[in-house]
Amino acid sequence: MLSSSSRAFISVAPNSLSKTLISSNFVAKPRNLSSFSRQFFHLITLKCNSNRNHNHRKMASSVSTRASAQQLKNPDELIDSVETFIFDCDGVIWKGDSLIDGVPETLDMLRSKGKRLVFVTNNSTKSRKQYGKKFESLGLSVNEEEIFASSFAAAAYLKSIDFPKEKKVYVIGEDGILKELELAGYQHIGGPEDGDKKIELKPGFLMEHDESVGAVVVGFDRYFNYYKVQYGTLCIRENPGCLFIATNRDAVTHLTDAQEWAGGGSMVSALVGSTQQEPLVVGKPSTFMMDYVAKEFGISKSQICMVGDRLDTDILFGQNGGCKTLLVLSGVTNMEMLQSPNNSIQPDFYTSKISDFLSLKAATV
Ligand SMILES: O=C(O)COP(=O)(O)O
Repeated sequence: MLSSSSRAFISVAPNSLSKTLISSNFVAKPRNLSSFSRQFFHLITLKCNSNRNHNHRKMASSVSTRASAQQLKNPDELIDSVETFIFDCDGVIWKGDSLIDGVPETLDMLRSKGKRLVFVTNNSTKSRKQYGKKFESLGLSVNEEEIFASSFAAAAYLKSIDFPKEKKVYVIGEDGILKELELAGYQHIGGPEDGDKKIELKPGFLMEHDESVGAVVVGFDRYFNYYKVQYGTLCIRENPGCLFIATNRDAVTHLTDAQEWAGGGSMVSALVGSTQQEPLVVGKPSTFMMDYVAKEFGISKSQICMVGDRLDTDILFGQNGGCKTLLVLSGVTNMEMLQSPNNSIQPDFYTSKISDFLSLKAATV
């Protein structure tokens, strides 16, 4: 049985293609597709990934098919078994604007062993360039090309489906998304400047919206308001074929290291509520960024270890990509959550923080 949102996507697809894709369970990528069909294939694949995540969460109380995570005891064995480490940022490298202990030395050690390091974040408030500056301000030397943020993923996704340049993107989110859309050559409206807008209601008032908006991108937004919800809702519901793209659905984020703050998932859920549609998620755990990284650097996914602090984004992202996975307890997940009978997402290994790579090494010498 298809969800109402799946039906909404299928209604924009050519009938024969939709039947093929649905009956083949979306496993194989059809060849020789027209640009429109390719776009639909991408939609349905990402949709499928985001549904899988949703189902995964729903099934979290059912029997786990994976062995329980093992505590990391011999980091060298893990380090030697892969050529690339993908690090999540918030909760692994930093918390808010505070660097987590031992990170610079750990990254230096991995680089000295010839490991490729890639940094992936679901936080869309900054562009790759802006994240480059954040790494620098924390004393970490990381190239822009090694950083993959969900703001970049939103623009890269639109490029991958040949999203028409004459269409506009309505943004509910911050500067990072706007910057990445500009770099990709897309016109955008909305963003922080709609943060001050209020709706003056009077009888018969009808809010106008731009009919050339072909995609609504929703990410973490500290300037979120009712105007934006209504504007995005009108575009998705009334502009034929308008895409609903979420950079991420994280429940919480670290605006500061002192507490957990409502994350990008809260803004996305407002639009899910009003449109009754599920978004295409381009951030973790969707495989879009993983596929992009693997292709960009020509890496085999079995040669990657994904390191993250969140089970339903980072660890699932690694597992969806067929990578090794390491959970660190320096962010939003604690031992109780990992071992809870309600959690079915088990990484290969867990440890308290990434600098355990150094201290455990010292202990085993
Ligand atoms: O801040 C967020 O929402 C998530 O950020 P992360 O992917 O770097 O953990």
